[in-house]
Amino acid sequence: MSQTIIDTEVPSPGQAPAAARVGIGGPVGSGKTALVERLIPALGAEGVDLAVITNDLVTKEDAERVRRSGLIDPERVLAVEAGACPHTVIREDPTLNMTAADQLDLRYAGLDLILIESGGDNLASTFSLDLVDYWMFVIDVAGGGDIPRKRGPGVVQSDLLIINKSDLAPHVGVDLAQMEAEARAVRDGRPVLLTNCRTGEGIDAIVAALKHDVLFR
Ligand SMILES: Nc1nc2c(ncn2[C@@H]2O[C@H](COP(=O)(O)OP(=O)(O)OP(=O)(O)O)[C@@H](O)[C@H]2O)c(=O)[nH]1
Repeated sequence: MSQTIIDTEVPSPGQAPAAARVGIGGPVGSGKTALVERLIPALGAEGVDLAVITNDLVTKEDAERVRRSGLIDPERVLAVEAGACPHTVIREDPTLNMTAADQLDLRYAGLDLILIESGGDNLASTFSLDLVDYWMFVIDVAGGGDIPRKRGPGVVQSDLLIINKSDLAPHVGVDLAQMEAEARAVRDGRPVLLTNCRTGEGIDAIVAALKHDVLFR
């Protein structure tokens, strides 16, 4: 399968100041796109000039979803089709994503932040630090309260671990406090935040972390 960027402007890397690049990874269906949809207005309200790159296997479904959301100028959303395991284009060879981010830097002077959503993957996915300055990993309670104990590289190494779908804990028999404690135990002090992307609960804390740790505001 081929790897393509949907939008085909030819960038000239290095000509524009680079916005901070933040990766969002995690298993299939954990709520990565829902998180992006929450972060766009929340970061916008803080005056953060934003663009988004989505990664899908062989479609541009997530990009179309974000473009249609009405939350952001659709031109600010680029799609990368991985055509392979999602981690390939965020870790082994992130060239397509780097090129897409360079395009956005060139198009939008004053861009502060580019969110790069990975395609749904497994607990082992990580981002290349050639691509991102900071990366978040999204797991969800419906995937099982034992996920942190499995110590996947995404859970352990990400700059920020997000445990999403906190609202579902009572429905799936997960002890949320224990899941959070076990996540903290395997992360050697790196932060863990709980979210409910259905309601927006917990999003403010992510925005605060991004402002402090990435934008230095
Ligand atoms: N109850 C509940 N549902 C959620 C929450 N966040 C996301 N969802 C739902 O979970 C499903 C998957 O969410 P997505 O945002 O599409 O997940 P994703 O990680 O982007 O999925 P892929 O891109 O396919 O890997 C959707 O039906 C969302 O509405 C949450 O906090 N609580």
